[in-house]
Amino acid sequence: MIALKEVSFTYNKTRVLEGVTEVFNPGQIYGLLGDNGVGKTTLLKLMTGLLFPQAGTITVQGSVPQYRHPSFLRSVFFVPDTAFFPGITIAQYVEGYAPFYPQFSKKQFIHCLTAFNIGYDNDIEALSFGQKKKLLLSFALAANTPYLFLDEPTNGLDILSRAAFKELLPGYIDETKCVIISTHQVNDLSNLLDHVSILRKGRLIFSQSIEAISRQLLFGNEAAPGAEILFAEDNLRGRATLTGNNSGYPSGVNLEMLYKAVMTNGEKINQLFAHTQNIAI
Ligand SMILES: Nc1ncnc2c1ncn2[C@@H]1O[C@H](COP(=O)(O)OP(=O)(O)OP(=O)(O)O)[C@@H](O)[C@H]1O
Repeated sequence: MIALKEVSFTYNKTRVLEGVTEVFNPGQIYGLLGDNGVGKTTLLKLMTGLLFPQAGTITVQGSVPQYRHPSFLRSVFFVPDTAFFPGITIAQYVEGYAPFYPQFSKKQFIHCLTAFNIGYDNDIEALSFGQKKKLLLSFALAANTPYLFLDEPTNGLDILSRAAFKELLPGYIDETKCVIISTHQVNDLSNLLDHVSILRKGRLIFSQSIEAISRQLLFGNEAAPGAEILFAEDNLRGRATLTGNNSGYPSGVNLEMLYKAVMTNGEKINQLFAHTQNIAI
C-alpha cells in the first residue's frame, strides 16, 4: 500500500502540491488525471523517491521513498514520459538492469517486445522515440515490481501500440501489484482503470473507484425528466449528460466527461459520493 498524508511540495518558490492525502492499494490500476502543470509527474517522483516532500509523509509498503532503501528500489519501477538510454543493445540493457529486479522475467519481456513489434537484437540508439518508450514499457512490465508508475505511457505510441498496451496491462496486474498511471489520453485507459484520482491547482479534488463512479453517476445521452444535470455537452449524437444514477444499474463511465464534469462542478459531484469510502473534498 502507498499512503500519502498531507503531502505538499514546492519547486523553488512555486507551490505545486498542497496537502495531498491518498491511498493506493495493491490489485488496482489508478488513473491520475489533471491539467498540464498541475503536479502529476511531481507526485509520481515523490512516490518513487526522486523528489522529497517539504511537508507531509509518504510511505510505500512501510518504506519512506526518500531514503531509497534497496528493498524499496527493488519494489518500484518508474516509466518517465521521456526515456533516456545508454548507447547499448537491448540484450546488454537487460543484462545490466534486470538483476536489480528479482522478479524480472525475460520471457515476459520478449512477449511485450513482440506485442510492440520490436526485435530483441536492436541497438537502442537506432530506435525512435516511440520505440524506446515501448522498450521501457516492456522492461517495466517484465520487471514485475509491486509498484509501477507510468507517466504518460501511451504518449508517442502509434495506434496499434496503444492497443497492444491496453492488452498487456491487464495481464500484468494481479492482487500483489499496484499501477499508477498519469495521463491525458483517457481514451487509452477506458475499461482499464479501477480508480480515478484528479488533481486541480495542486490539490486532490476527486478520488473514487470506477465501481463507485458507475454506481453514483449516470453517463447518458438524455437526462431523465426532472434529473439534475451535473454536466452536459453537445456531441455528434446529440447531447451527452451526466446526472446522478438512480437507475439501480451501474453506468458505463466516460472518463473524458467525468474529468470535465469534476473540473467544472466538482463540489456537487463529490456530494453524491458523500456516503462512499473515498471522499476527496
Ligand atoms: N524542476 C523544476 N523546477 C521548477 N519547476 C518545475 C520543475 N519541474 C516542474 N516544475 C513545475 O511544477 C509544476 C508541476 O509540474 P509537473 O511536471 O509535475 O506537472 P504535470 O501535471 O505532470 O504536467 P504535464 O501534464 O504537462 O506533464 C509545473 O508548473 C512545472 O512548471
